[in-house]
Amino acid sequence: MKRKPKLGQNFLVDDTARHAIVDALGDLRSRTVIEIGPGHGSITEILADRCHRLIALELDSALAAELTFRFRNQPQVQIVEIDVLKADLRTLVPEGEAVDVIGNLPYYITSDILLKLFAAGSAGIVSRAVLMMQREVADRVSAAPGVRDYGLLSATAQMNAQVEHLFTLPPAAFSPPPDVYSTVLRLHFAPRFAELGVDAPGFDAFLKQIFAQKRKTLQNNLRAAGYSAEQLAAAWPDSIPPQARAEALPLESIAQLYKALPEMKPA
Ligand SMILES: C[S@@+](CC[C@H](N)C(=O)[O-])C[C@H]1O[C@@H](n2cnc3c(N)ncnc32)[C@H](O)[C@@H]1O
Repeated sequence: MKRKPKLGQNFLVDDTARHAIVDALGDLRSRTVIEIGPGHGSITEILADRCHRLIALELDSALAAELTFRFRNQPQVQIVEIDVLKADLRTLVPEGEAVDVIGNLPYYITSDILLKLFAAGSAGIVSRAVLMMQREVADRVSAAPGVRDYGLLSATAQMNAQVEHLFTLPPAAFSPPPDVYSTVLRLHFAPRFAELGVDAPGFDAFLKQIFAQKRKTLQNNLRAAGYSAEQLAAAWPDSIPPQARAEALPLESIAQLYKALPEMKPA
């Protein structure tokens, strides 16, 4: 049986791909970039020569030590041994700057990393990200309403960022090869909460309620969340079919329903 590498360590060995990932951030001469999981530095070494400042966050202490030594004469490169999920991006990011993020992510924590970046995007400390993740996850992040992959992750991502699908790589692009294909996405963080007239914490919670069970209709998920049939009937917008599933609705319609319901939220 194939052993799973620890900490999602599938290192990128495709030279064209590692350049394409960095190219996707464009001109970096005046930019600060945070790299998540630099590993042995295949992306890091290209970035180091191109960006104004690079902060690379690596959990594995042996890899962090290897990179600290390798980049010891490049003061623009800072290697931080840390769990990205525990890192306080606000203290790492220079005051008043919105940085770019790059990473061939450790796939076992992709969703948690995305949620962290959405929060950082809302806080104005991250402006763009180019991220490699498992293809199935990337398909969910970028799916449009009405297609099979659309769900909570898609809606959450698209409330927080414009998502572009860049390219997909086969397992052979990595060493050791993972069991899955990998896709690179580019995200421009541009939260839509104000534009749609909703508050972020309340709307995030609402999305969790309406996507709770994929097979259920929107109304049934809301009933399960505690709304009464009368409350739903009174608030239901004409534009949403009564039997609609959340997966079929654009964010604008979901926001319209949310705004019709607030006074009726269950305790
Ligand atoms: C898929 S590898 C990518 C390595 C390298 N960037 C490349 O493309 O070859 C993921 C990297 O993330 C690191 N990593 C795993 N969990 C992490 C965490 N919680 N915080 C920071 N780095 C982590 C792993 O040690 C590994 O170096």
